[in-house]
Order: sequence, then structure tokens, then C-alpha cells
Amino acid sequence: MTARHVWHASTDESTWARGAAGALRDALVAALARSPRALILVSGGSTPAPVHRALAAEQLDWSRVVVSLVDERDVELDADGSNARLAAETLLTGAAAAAEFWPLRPAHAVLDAAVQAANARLRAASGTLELAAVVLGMGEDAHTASLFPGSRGLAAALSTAEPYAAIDAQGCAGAGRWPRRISLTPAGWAGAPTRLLLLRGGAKRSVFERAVNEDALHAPVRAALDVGSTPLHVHWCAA
Ligand SMILES: O=C1O[C@H](COP(=O)(O)O)[C@@H](O)[C@H](O)[C@H]1O
Repeated sequence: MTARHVWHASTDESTWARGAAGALRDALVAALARSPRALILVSGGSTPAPVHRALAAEQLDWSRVVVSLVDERDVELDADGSNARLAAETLLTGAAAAAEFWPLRPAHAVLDAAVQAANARLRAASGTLELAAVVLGMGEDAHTASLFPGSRGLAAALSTAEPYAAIDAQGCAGAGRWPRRISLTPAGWAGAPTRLLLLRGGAKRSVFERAVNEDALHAPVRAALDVGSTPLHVHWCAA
């Protein structure tokens, strides 16, 4: 049976960030050889900034790259907690500023309308834009892509054929101040030939190891192992 995940361990931030960024560069280069444009979907939160900075320093035809998000909070683009803001500050810099950026939740948008617009945008672009890579994160409650255990909309998001879904994580501690989310679904990440999960620290390693043996309703990150024809690459940094 094919391994469902491949574990890449690093002891320091720089090695970890360069390793993950190199894998993403390779995925983008391969997609750009097949398609006029390549799409990469990135996460937010406290983990990915060093990988974003390392990726932004890679030599690529950034003008043919589209950057968008795995998930977003129901906030304005420049708000505290906006994943779009994190991408703008850490990834869309230097040469990478030539990439086109697609926010998930445009200014003043209503969340459900933003979900429908994101799904329609992906459908419309499918002939000329290849999904090259998806970069997931994980919280200590085993959520990924804003798919929180116990959230309203989780079961539907896990089974829909649409790439994005709305999630209401009211009452889920891991969602913090931002319970209303737009989430990439398993159907959304299934088509990406390269799927990375970025993790740091011993606590997240333990959560992931437990999640491997749980179901996706209790540990949504588990769904990242269950779909797609290629294994999930977990890039873990001990520090
Ligand atoms: O809410 C979110 O949490 C996860 C994990 O965040 P972290 O701060 O523990 O790294 C993140 O992947 C996701 O994009 C974000 O919206």
C-alpha cells in the first residue's frame, strides 16, 4: 500500500523553511512546464511565515504564478488575523510580488457569497491554471484549513465536491476570535500533486501522530491523508 504521508524532520528553522520552500518551488516549476499558469494555496496562522519568506526568494517566473489561500477568517484584508495580510507581508514580496493574489474574502464581502465566488473562480480558471501545491497547517486541536472538530459545516465540508465551504466554529476554542471561516475542502486539496503540512514543535507532532489513527470528524487533519493520489508531505521542525 502507498504511504499516506512522508515525514521530513528538521532541527532548525532555516533548514525546515528552505526544505519546504524547495519542494514548493519544484511543484510550481513542474506545473508551469505543463500549464500557462500555476496556483499555490497557502495557509495562515503562526507557522508558515519563514517558509513563505524562503519561497519568495526562489527563482521562478512569478508573473505566471497565482497565490491564493487554503482558508480565511471573516475579516477585512488588512485586519489583524487576516491570512491575506500574512501572505501579502511574507510571501508576496520581492520578485514574488509579481504573482497575482486571489483573496478568499474580498473587502466588505458576505462570507457565503465569498465561498461561492471562490468556487466559481476556480471553475472558470481550470483550463489555463494548474493547481500546483497546497500548503496546510494544523492547530493543536487537529484542525486544518479552518476545519475545526465540532464546527458547524464540518461534515458537509468533508464530503462536498466543491473546493471551498463555509465553516462556523463558534464555541471551538481553537478558532479564537474568528469563528466564521472559509475552508478549502478535501475535494479542493485532492487535485494538488503536491500537498505539504507544515508543523513545528513536539506538541503538534504528538497531535498529528494521534490524528493518523482517528477519524476526520474528530481530527480533521486526518482528511489530508485520505484524499489525493500522492502522499501528504509533512515538514516538521523540532524547534
Ligand atoms: O486558524 C488557523 O490555524 C491553522 C494553524 O495555525 P497555527 O497558528 O497553529 O500555525 C492555520 O493553518 C490556518 O491557516 C489558520 O487560519
